[in-house]
Amino acid sequence: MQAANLIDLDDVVHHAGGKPILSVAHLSLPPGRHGLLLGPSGSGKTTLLHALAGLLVPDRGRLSLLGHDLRAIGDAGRDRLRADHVGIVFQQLHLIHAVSIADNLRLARGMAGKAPDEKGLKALLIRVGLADRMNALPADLSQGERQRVAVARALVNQPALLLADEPTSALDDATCDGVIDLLLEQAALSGATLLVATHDRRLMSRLPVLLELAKPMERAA
Ligand SMILES: Nc1ncnc2c1ncn2[C@@H]1O[C@H](COP(=O)(O)OP(=O)(O)OP(=O)(O)O)[C@@H](O)[C@H]1O
Repeated sequence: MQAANLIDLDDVVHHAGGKPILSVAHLSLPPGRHGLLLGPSGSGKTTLLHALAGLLVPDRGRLSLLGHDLRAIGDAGRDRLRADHVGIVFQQLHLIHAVSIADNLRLARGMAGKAPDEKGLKALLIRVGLADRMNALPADLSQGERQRVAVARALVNQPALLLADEPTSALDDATCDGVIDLLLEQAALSGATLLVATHDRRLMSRLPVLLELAKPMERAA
């Protein structure tokens, strides 16, 4: 039997402020095949990542994650699926600045209802090169180090799907390569499939599956 796609979308449309902000006819990602969600600014990439993570329900269409219909399973089902199977590196990182980087990871585990795992947490921080900074506050780290914390935090619950929103667009070529190397390496070590949303076309050669989004108005024209 063929494995279900990790992600499947059909005829998904979402509106905000009275206008369409996301329109996808069809899009899918098989498990284990890293994807690049490419689209111009304003094409709905962040909106789509949020929908895949179950953080919003689009107005119309079918979205499935790991064979689960995200609309049908309700709020509690989406929260459970996200906690168990999705890690997100947000564009603005959204670290909790009042607590240490280790506590940022501990909180992500606790909020997913998972038992503490100090050994796993230490191993993750070693993997991203921050074991010696685990008691530092996010404000004491460089932006690149904070991004490493955000990647570690996204992986702390061993997700099947790792989402990253615009992780490279403001970076020079060498730093951009380093960030994608980090995401690919950490996704591989965690057994996660990576989906990067970006308008940064430099990433086209780095991820095997290309998923393209057009601006909803352009698609309709
Ligand atoms: N709550 C909202 N109310 C009104 N408009 C919104 C809302 N959320 C998003 N939008 C608009 O919807 C469009 C798509 O937003 P989104 O952030 O998903 O795009 P994006 O492709 O990720 O853009 P970028 O590459 O600039 O981050 C944008 O024009 C944005 O201004």
